[in-house]
Amino acid sequence: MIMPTASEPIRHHHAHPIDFESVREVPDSHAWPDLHDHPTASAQGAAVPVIDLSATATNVLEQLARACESWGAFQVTGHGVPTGLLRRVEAAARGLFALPTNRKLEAARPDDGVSGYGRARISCFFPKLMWSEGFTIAGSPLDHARTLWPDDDPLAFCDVIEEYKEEMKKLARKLMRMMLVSLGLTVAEAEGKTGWIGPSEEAGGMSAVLQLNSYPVCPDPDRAMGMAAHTDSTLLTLLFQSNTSGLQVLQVVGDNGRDRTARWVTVPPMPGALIVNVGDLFQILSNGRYRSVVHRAVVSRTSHRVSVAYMCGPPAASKVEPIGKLVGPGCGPVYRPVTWPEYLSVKGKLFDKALASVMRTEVSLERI
Ligand SMILES: C=C1C[C@]23C[C@@]1(O)CC[C@H]2[C@@]12CCC[C@@](C)(C(=O)O1)[C@H]2[C@@H]3C(=O)O
Ligand SMILES: O=C(O)CCC(=O)C(=O)O
Ligand SMILES: [Fe+2]
Repeated sequence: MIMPTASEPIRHHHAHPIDFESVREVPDSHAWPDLHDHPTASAQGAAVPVIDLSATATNVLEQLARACESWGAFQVTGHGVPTGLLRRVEAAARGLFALPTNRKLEAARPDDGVSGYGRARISCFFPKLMWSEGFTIAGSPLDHARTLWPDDDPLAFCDVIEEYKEEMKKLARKLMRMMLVSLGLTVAEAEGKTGWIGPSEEAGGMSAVLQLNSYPVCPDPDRAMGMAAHTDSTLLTLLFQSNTSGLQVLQVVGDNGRDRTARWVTVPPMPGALIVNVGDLFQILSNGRYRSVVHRAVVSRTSHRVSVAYMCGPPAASKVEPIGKLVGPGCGPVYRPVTWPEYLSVKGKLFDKALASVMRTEVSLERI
């Protein structure tokens, strides 16, 4: 794997994105030498679990616990989000990325901002550029939409984004509750402990950022990287990858100290399913019991893939810390309290060392 150089973020000199549509080969700026750092699992191997949330009679909570403990990711069906809305949000994302580059650059994310068009934030930790474009929406999409579609009705885009965010919010609250209960909390404890997912949203509810990703077709997918390996700095991420494969999660096979081996496992697209990733903040909340999943996206020679990630976190002012009931007598709280903005700032400096840096004591790095 190309190792990020956490201490010195790289300033890429290519201010303008390459024209992915017209290039016939992968330029040196985008050629990754080591895409095959770990083997890719065969189709017959173990797969990321699929959990039907509507199957209330079955042991959904046990399935969730197993999926979170052994993978940090799972697919959900029976989630109640209408298929038509998934289609519409995909079309909205495709419409946005199909705009001319100069129009998209007018909506570029400012250096000090969160929202807008550009390459993934983590780009600066890697010497090579990724084969993707992103659009980040924090708060209302209206200003972006007015810039992107000055001659058309911006509300067409905004309506679908707002509707999608509402549905995702409901689902994220439900999943948060179920995952906390799967860790041994009562429903009342799950709702009360943090105050973010209770029946009323008095404590501010959860906050979220919507990330649209576009992975154009690539003439040499074995040398290009769609989205480099990372964990999400969220509590949970709900990802829609439509019907195009690309997402891979890192499965750690042997976890006995130095013999740790890992492989990339492709998450196959399933019609109507959503993928749930455990994020870094859930790892903190659960005192390390559910660990955030390392994942990446690879690209294809034939399909232009888009994905939509609902990146869900606590309200900005809330401290996230290990839940008391999950802190055993033999093991104190592993992490110190952090707010989401504090953690994002640490992640922006230390990338894959961020979780280690918010540990309370010098616990062995093997634990994270
Ligand atoms: C809330 C956030 C998570 C994120 C950084 C951000 O401030 C806004 C963009 C998010 C995103 C989306 C694509 C992948 C990712 C790693 C990135 O580069 O930007 C995530 C960030 C994250 O989870 O750390
Ligand atoms: O496109 C994908 O499948 C992954 C995207 C992702 O990891 C992200 O947006 O954080
Ligand atoms: Fe991610």
